[in-house]
Amino acid sequence: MFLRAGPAGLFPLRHGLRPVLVAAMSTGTFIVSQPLNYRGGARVDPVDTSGTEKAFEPATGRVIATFTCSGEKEVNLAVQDAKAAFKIWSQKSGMERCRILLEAARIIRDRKDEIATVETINNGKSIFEARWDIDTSWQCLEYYAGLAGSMAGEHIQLPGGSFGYTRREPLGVCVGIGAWNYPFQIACWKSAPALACGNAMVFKPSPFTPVSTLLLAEVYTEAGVPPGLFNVVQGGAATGQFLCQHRDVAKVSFTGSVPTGSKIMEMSAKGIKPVTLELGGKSPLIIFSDCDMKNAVKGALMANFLTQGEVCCNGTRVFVQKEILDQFSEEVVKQTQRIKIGDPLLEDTRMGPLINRPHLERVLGFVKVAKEQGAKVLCGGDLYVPEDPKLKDGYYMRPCVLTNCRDDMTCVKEEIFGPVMSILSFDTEAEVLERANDTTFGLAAGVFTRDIQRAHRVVAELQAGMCFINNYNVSPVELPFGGYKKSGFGRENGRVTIEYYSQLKTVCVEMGDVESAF
Ligand SMILES: NC(=O)c1ccc[n+]([C@@H]2O[C@H](COP(=O)([O-])OP(=O)(O)OC[C@H]3O[C@@H](n4cnc5c(N)ncnc54)[C@H](O)[C@@H]3O)[C@@H](O)[C@H]2O)c1
Ligand SMILES: C[N+](C)(C)CCCC=O
Repeated sequence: MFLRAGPAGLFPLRHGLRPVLVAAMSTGTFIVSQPLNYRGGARVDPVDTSGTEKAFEPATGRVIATFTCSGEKEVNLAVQDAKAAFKIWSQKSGMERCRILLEAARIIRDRKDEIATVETINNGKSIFEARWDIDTSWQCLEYYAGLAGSMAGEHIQLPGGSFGYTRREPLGVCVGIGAWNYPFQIACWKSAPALACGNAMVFKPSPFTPVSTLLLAEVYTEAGVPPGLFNVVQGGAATGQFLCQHRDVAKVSFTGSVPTGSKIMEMSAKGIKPVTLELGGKSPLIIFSDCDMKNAVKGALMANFLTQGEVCCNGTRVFVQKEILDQFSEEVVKQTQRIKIGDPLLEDTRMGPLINRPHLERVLGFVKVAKEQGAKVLCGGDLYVPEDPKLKDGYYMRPCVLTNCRDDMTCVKEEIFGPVMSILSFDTEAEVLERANDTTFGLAAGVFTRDIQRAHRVVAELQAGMCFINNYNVSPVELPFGGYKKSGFGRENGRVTIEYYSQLKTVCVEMGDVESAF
């Protein structure tokens, strides 16, 4: 990748220069001029096109890359290369794969600041948060490296000395399609278990955030994977469709919205391909009156304002027990107003710009409708223009807390995917459970209470794949993550994900004579 840092010219990104470059990467200076596709172990320009796209720096509204979306021929080449690499990679022992993935994890850890900086520039999230994302990324590679070495089948005894055994085998070429809110992390959460199981992967990032996945591709190459094992094709829906419909693709793992997830499932159904769908949410966060108030307030902010609220599992329906409604709301507003908004590369910024102008307007539109439907804005919900002139065309808004909300309001029913928290009050446990589950989504849920029996009783009833007790939006790689209902199926992270990237072969061995019916 080449970076242009102001008048200083072009800086090639090489190992020895990295510290200088990280320092040089300030908001308003980054330009990508190298190809954004990756195939056969190198960056390449696609051989054909299904259009062009521009990627932006949300902090300033500048274009940082103009790139070609891959057409069918390029997708074919990427899958073909992945197929060739699969032949080599799938023959390696689990321990060999483990060593290479551990090396990749080490490189990411060493390059954490550089990768986080690129993520911040292209996504808009604060550098403080982007570093967390990169930590959860290398930890994911490390975790699946460990599992690669211990993957095994079963030995089953049968009568007369006969026996059976199972082999856990890879699927082949897997496709990963990502959303724009956690670009690098999503690519790691998909590729690490896929590669650990012996698969190859062709990954398509969101056209809004094409840049950081290339760094992952380079890391894998540097760590020693065969060329072609992890390829990147850029593009939007058309490119995604070529991938999903490709006859040599064995599996699709998708992160994105429910409507696109439904299309992916339809295409995969035609080819009888397994899919993992990580989709949207409108998750409940339940605050009981016996909670630790300080932690509950911190939890509510974690549940709503990470990555400018553009988080699938956010607990945006905050149900607060009546007795503490006023105290909780007051404290949440106080803390929300303290969130420092601005240049996401500054160390003390905690909220950067939203992903793009149309999305910002869409989120502000939700606030407008909420007010029209009777919600009261306790704070924020309006445009924010930072003082720094270079940020004047960025996509900033003030984080919003709404109260007086009802279950039938648009802001309570629909995924906003922005920094908008809706506070609802409740009386009893039974009532709040019914209301919390009254949604077609089921990605996450949270409960704050000091009553440990109630906490477990409540989470047992919540219809959500990821439940938090007395915390929210933490993501240890050891824990499986994924949805119920329209939030999708399949899991990422945790041991169980091995099952979504491998298949079981059963071998039945006869030690005696054939007992024939004929
Ligand atoms: N559950 C999770 O883990 C998770 C994580 C992040 C985001 N999300 C969800 O993602 C959504 C926001 O992301 P988004 O706006 O990028 O979603 P999106 O569905 O618009 O796009 C996601 C990806 O799908 C691609 N795509 C679009 N149409 C396609 C098609 N017809 N065939 C194949 N690929 C296609 C896009 O180019 C992009 O790469 C939100 O709903 C959010 O909740 C879920
Ligand atoms: C890391 N988080 C905060 C759990 C987000 C996971 C991905 C959802 O958008």
